[in-house]
Amino acid sequence: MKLIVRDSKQQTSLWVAEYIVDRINAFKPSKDRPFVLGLPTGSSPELVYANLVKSYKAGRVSFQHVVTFNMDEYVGISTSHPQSYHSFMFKHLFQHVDIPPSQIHIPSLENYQRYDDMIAKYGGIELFLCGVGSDGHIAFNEPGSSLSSKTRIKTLTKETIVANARFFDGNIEAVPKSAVTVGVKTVMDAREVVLIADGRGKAEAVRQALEGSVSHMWTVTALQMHPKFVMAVDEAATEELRVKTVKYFKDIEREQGTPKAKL
Ligand SMILES: N[C@@H]1[C@@H](O)[C@H](O)[C@@H](COP(=O)(O)O)O[C@@H]1O
Repeated sequence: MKLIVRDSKQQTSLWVAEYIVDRINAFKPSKDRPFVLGLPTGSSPELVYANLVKSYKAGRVSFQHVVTFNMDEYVGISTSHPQSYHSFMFKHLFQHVDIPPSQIHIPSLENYQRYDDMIAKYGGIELFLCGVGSDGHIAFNEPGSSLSSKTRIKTLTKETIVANARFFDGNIEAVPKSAVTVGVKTVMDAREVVLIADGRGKAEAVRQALEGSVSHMWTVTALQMHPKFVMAVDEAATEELRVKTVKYFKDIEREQGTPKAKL
């Protein structure tokens, strides 16, 4: 595991976007060998997407040969609903870049049983970008989710519903009660996982991810078992970590250099 700490959400997001651009370019994707990218929604990746769009517009990256698999979607609202993850992705990324629509995948009630097979058909996910919930969930793998889970339907916890009400004008009743989500294993199967977290609200989840024991109560902790896991956080998200832990990872970055897009 690598931990990248930057002063602000802006800088953390910029680092993650640059890393993804480098990875895509280093991979030299082609029609027959596309770069397969797993993607999240939420406030955490918003600025990453804004930076990716900027890089695309500056001609520094193309999504022509990128295939995407989103990690989750609500059940019970239409894809055209402004708060669907479908709408989110088009608004923040897809409509601004050159990705062919046929290369975009978002889980749904129609495809979720085939979703892991669809990923496998592309040879697996090269890089899975993730956020994390304040209760340590990745995608919608709420506390108690199997760490071997694959794509399926999940009932959302009260905590997630309350947290996500901010996207529904604060109306808890309007938040869908279930979602289709990739499993913990789906994320673990990616060749690389990059997680972005910012703010004090994520500090306990970040602590669990780094210092906690692997537990299905904090599904993010499964990533401790991943051979190539980078966590990019701002200073505020490190507030629950031991000073020693932060120093340890900062020393590693100083000595070994910032992770590069090596293949
Ligand atoms: N299913 C999503 C997760 O994929 C996301 O990582 C998490 C954090 O969201 P945010 O980045 O808005 O804090 O919330 C949701 O529940």
